[in-house]
Amino acid sequence: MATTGKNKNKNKNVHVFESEEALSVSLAKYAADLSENFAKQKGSFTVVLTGGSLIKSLRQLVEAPYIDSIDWSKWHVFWADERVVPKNHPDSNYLLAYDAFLSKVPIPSGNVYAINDALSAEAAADDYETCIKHLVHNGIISVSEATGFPKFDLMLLGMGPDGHVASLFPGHPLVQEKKKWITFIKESPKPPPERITFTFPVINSSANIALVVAGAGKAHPVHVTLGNGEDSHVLPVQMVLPEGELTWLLDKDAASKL
Ligand SMILES: O=C1O[C@H](COP(=O)(O)O)[C@@H](O)[C@H](O)[C@H]1O
Repeated sequence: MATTGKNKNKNKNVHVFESEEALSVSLAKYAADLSENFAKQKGSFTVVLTGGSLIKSLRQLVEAPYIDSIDWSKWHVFWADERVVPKNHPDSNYLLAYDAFLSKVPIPSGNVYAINDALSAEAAADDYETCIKHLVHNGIISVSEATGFPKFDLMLLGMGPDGHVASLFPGHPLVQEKKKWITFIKESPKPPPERITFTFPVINSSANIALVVAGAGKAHPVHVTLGNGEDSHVLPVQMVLPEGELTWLLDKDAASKL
């Protein structure tokens, strides 16, 4: 049974589950409900993934009833961050998602927007931004009336034990980027060093963000963001403040300091 609550700002929901398995079940229902609503409303559903442990938590989406009930043809899949490595490299966020999720569902291959792994970090970021601009122009991706940045229907974000989201790390100047949609980092504190990442203006223009966090190793940044914990940095996860709904899905270990 989940503990549920509205937290501080009115668009923020916090759900705490007894186990990561229960979190995974709830995440599947949450994503399936949004998929149905957006597919009805606008004929497409734009979903942004990250890498890391989030992908394992998507496992219930590829099981009954969701595998059969979701209209996967409406899904368009993006990455909030990607490591600049070949798509078949074990560090690739694309490969992780492909093996555990994308290879198991009938999303049209043309609707899966991986980065161009033949380019440098800088060129791959520009290329991905151009790809997203094209899809905004075609009406697949909405635009925020408030910010003019792309407005994804659902962004599924993991969080590192240091409070990083996507490839936006504590104390790094990229967290302050205000103009670019996509940027790059060549000295990521977490390997591999070269990555591309969505910027906060894009992340925070989302219609829905789920922060999916499990494990005691993540209790500190959760405490800082949702409780009264402190850190020497403003953590990137604290800067996730979308114009739409923010939903935290936590297991009880991640929530243990709240
Ligand atoms: O390096 C990354 O780390 C974060 C968090 O990963 P986790 O394994 O601690 O859940 C992930 O969200 C990001 O996409 C990835 O590139």
